[in-house]
Amino acid sequence: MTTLALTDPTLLKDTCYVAGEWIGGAATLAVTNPSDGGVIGRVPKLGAAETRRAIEAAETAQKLWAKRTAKERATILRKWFALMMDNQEDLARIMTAEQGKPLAESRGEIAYGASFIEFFAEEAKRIYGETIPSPWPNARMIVIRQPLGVVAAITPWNFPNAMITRKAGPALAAGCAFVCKPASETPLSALAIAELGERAGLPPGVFSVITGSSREIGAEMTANPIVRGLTFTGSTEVGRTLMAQCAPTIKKLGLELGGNAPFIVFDDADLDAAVQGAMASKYRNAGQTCVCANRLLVQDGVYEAFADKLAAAVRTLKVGDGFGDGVTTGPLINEAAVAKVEEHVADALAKGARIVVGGKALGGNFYQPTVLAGVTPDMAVAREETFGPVAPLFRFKTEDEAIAMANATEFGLACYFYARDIGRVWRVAEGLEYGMVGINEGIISTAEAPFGGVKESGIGREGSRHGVEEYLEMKYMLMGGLAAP
Ligand SMILES: NC(=O)C1=CN([C@@H]2O[C@H](COP(=O)(O)OP(=O)(O)OC[C@H]3O[C@@H](n4cnc5c(N)ncnc54)[C@H](OP(=O)(O)O)[C@@H]3O)[C@@H](O)[C@H]2O)C=CC1
Ligand SMILES: O=C(O)CCCC(=O)O
Repeated sequence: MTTLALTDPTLLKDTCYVAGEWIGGAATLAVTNPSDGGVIGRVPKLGAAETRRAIEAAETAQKLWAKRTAKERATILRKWFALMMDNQEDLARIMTAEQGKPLAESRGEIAYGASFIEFFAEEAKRIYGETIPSPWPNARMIVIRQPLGVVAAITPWNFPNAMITRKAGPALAAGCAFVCKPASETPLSALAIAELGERAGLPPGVFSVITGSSREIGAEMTANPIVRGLTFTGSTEVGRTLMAQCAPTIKKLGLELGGNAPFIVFDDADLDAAVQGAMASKYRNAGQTCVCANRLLVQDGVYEAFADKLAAAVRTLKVGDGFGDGVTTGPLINEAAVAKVEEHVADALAKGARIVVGGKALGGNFYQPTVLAGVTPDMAVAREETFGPVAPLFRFKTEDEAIAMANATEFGLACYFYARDIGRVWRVAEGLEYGMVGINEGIISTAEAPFGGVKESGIGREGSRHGVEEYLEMKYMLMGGLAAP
């Protein structure tokens, strides 16, 4: 059993928060530490009946929550934000234990996750309507925005806090109620968030967290007509299934799915800055983010120099348990993740790539930070999300070729490029078919920006003033009969 040494041990839950009550279940799921397989805790294995209960309670609670003033909702959200920051260290320790990322990254994610609650607490007060110049002299046209209603969320293990708050913040600010199923690998972070939400004063039923069978919970969330919106972050494959399951009840969908981010280095780039950006984009969370550089496209003239500099930086990374001093790269989430990385590397080597640095599994769920050179578009790393610490370097000659290579994927989430020629910067930024472009930057995410993708990377945007729109319906009102008697 891994001991967490929390300042507030009551943040470590073994029950779910459903309809304002902490409930257990007959069966449980073990939560393990990906670093050493040690059991950190157990959570209930709940299913359709408990999900229905959470949804029905949310329906009742939502109506009262929406009637509160925006300022009242904002005050509770701000308190929730403050509690997350007050408990940052404990939340970070829980996250590192169940997810594996280095403690410094976990602390960063808690601050990042909390920032969505803060941002949308402020945004709650700015959900404006509009008036429209009427084509009729005796009528006036008004649009108001009202909450969507009950929203269900299914979230992934790679950002166990922020992928919940980025959805819950705007949903609750808008006046929706929220039922969340976190990933089975990382439920403890989600339940700790629920504990703090309860302490902040979220009314019973407004925010529920339910753990257990993803198929059963997902089936109820998608089939239940009370649920008016489904928001999901995870693989494109599961997103597609959920979208189909939502079709009969025509739910509003928010989907943050897979990516295949190109990271392009042009010959006029500041190579040291490009290496710094690539390190942040590629190796954060051991390469397990949907916005990670997945393909590094490097122009012919700077290919060798960039490869050498990147390899030198990669050699400074320290792999180990996320609680270890100076560790920069934790374990991958599970054995299947390691197997996928091994397959991608083996496929690339078999087709002619070479290892510049790394390239080996280290036992357990650990994999060496790796750079591959001589990578070509026929290799699996070109088409699929590796979701691990492997940087494959492709070579290109012209700007048009780089744009074509970058766009040759069904995904369109994030992309990055390094260049200094201002004309090139505009041509390339406009030519890339992606929802987000990092120009001379490797990290682009923040609560103030609209996060989301095009093509098979998803639907909708999270964060920014646009994020709250996902949880609102427009109501057009025509007020007639204004002629003087
Ligand atoms: N866009 C992103 O941020 C992410 C992308 N991925 C990509 O997906 C790959 C696989 O990762 P994986 O963890 O399997 O991602 P999944 O898409 O399978 O899991 C994400 C969430 O969906 C849930 N889920 C899975 N199947 C269903 C279902 N049939 N109905 C309802 N909910 C479901 C999971 O629950 P449970 O954990 O209980 O199974 C989890 O909460 C990664 O290698 C990566 O390429 C993965 C995670 C995040
Ligand atoms: O991988 C994800 O699903 C989200 C990426 C984290 C972020 O930058 O917000």
